[in-house]
Amino acid sequence: MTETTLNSRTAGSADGDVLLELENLQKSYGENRILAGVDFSICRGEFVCVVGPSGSGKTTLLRCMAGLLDPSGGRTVFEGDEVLEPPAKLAVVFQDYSRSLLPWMTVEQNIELPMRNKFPKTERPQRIAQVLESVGLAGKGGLYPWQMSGGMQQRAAIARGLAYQPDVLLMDEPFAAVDAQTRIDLEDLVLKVRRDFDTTVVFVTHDIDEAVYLGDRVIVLSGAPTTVSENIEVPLPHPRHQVTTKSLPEYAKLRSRIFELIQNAKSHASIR
Ligand SMILES: Nc1ncnc2c1ncn2[C@@H]1O[C@H](COP(=O)(O)OP(=O)(O)OP(=O)(O)O)[C@@H](O)[C@H]1O
Repeated sequence: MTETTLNSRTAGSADGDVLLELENLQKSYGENRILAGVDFSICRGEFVCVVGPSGSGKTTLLRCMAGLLDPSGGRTVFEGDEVLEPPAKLAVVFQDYSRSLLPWMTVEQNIELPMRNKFPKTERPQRIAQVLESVGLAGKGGLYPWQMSGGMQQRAAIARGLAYQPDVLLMDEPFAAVDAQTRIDLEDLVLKVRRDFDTTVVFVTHDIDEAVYLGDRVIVLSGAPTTVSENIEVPLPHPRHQVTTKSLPEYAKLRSRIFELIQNAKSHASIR
């Protein structure tokens, strides 16, 4: 274990309030065993990135955590309760923004939809304006999704996730479908939003740079059948900056370590 790593069972639980805990989480599709027993915990306020080789089951893991998919074994515990269906205080932002917003509703209406059961009608406009402002879409709430760029639609999807004040935001490769410049803007946006709303974030990505830049911690998955390969603390200072943070020697060290782990996982997967 290097100085930047912690045991996967204890990282995130040493000095904080555990919000989400995966206990020996397993998932198979028929005979195809994808998750072979994944264990980790996430503390309130943390920003945790999950990386792993393609096909290691990152999306599967996130869907099990969100209660959108039943695990084959083990469990996820969220705020003390086993996740058996999508919890009300958990929001998910998916990669495919074009399908996550309802095209016949304006951005404001899309954002209001999940708020209906939680906030009285009179409180909603102020809250919607606040989240739109935070994601850089102030004044754009009257637009329909199809009138906006991909980056704007993903901002709207993030705003919708935030609007009903979830305790945790799960994001599944949310920037994979946007161009490189928009992706950089959205990475900084998500760090800002996390500061503005003090939200716990679990962020799945295949991009090592993105994981190190965003995360307080990076969980590296092995290849399928998947377990946690390493749980790596990211002690880089905040606020992060696309140029200065990425120029730090510690950034390069973390990046190389994760790259090496993923290469190892890929080579083991290919000879299995
Ligand atoms: N509904 C399903 N039915 C059967 N197999 C599935 C299903 N969903 C995913 N799989 C398989 O499970 C494995 C893991 O898929 P998953 O999408 O979770 O991995 P991933 O790490 O997110 O992949 P990528 O990085 O390529 O997006 C893949 O081999 C995939 O084909």
